[in-house]
Parts: sequence; C-alpha cells; structure tokens
Amino acid sequence: MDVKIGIVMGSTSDWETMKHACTVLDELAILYEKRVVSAHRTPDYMFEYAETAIDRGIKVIIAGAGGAAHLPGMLAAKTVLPVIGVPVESKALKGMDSLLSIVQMPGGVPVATVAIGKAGATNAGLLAAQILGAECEPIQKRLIERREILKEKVLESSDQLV
Ligand SMILES: Nc1c(C(=O)O)ncn1[C@@H]1O[C@H](COP(=O)(O)O)[C@@H](O)[C@H]1O
Repeated sequence: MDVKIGIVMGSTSDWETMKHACTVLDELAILYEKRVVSAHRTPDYMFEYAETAIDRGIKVIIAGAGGAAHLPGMLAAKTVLPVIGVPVESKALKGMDSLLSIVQMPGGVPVATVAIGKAGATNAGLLAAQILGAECEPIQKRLIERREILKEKVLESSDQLV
C-alpha cells in the first residue's frame, strides 16, 4: 500500500506527542510518512510539502505544533487535503497557546483541531484513519474491531473498583 497519511511536526521536540498518532496508524496497518516541517523555520519547504502532498498520494495531513502553532493552518492554506491539527503542550502556557493558534481558523480554510497533547495525537491518528475508512472497507473493519476492544476494556474495568 502507498503512503496515505502525512504526519508533520514543527520540531523534533514535538515527537514525544506526535509519535502517538504514528502508533495508532501502525496498529491499523496504515502507511504514513513523518517529517519535521516548520512554517516559521522552513517556510519554503512547508509550501513545497503542501503543494506536492496530493501528487505523492497523501490523503490526510496530521500537523502538530506548539506555541505559535501556525503550521497546521499554513499547510491548510496551501492544500485542499484535510488537515488535522494537534496542539502540542507548550512549557509556558500548557498548550493553550498552541490550541488557540490552531483552532481559530478563518472561514474558508478549515483545520480539524483535536485536544492538546497525547490524547489529541492519538485521536488525530484515528480521525485520519476514519477519513480513509469512508472509502476503504478493510480500514473501516479494523476501526470497528478497535472500538469493540475499547468497549470490552471499559466494561471489564468496573471490576477494578475494589
Ligand atoms: N509552532 C511551531 C512552528 C510552526 O508553526 O511553523 N514551527 C516550530 N514550532 C514549534 O516551536 C516549538 C518549540 O520548538 P523547539 O523545541 O525546536 O524550540 C515546538 O513545539 C514546535 O512545534
């Protein structure tokens, strides 16, 4: 299978968070590429990445950044692929800065924003898989199986209340 998901992050320091999106895609056997791309530090590369993504077979971009997190929005400005933004937790403001930088896009250029940090990165992986799953039955089946496992875990977890 060709690479379907592009996972990008503003810095290697985001990897601790963004690796959780990769873990989900590994579990679901969906191929992805991962790159450090920064709207601020490598603007030309960021444009090139967004402009060539469709031709490279990418269907969804997951973009994580912290602080002045302009990367997801700028990628969305340069491609019509769905972009999922992951607010990475920042030291100074606990990721509120990242969240607000990503979520308040102007009308016409959407970014699907998930929660701050690890849970958000995991959900970004799942949401990307669900987008692919709409057109791919095997992926949809794997997602349903994953939901079943989650459900069983929760049902069994009541036994831990001792
Ligand atoms: N928000 C952005 C962008 C961008 O939006 O283009 N590029 C890097 N960064 C963020 O800067 C933070 C600190 O980066 P360093 O750890 O490299 O200093 C990271 O969370 C990164 O996502």
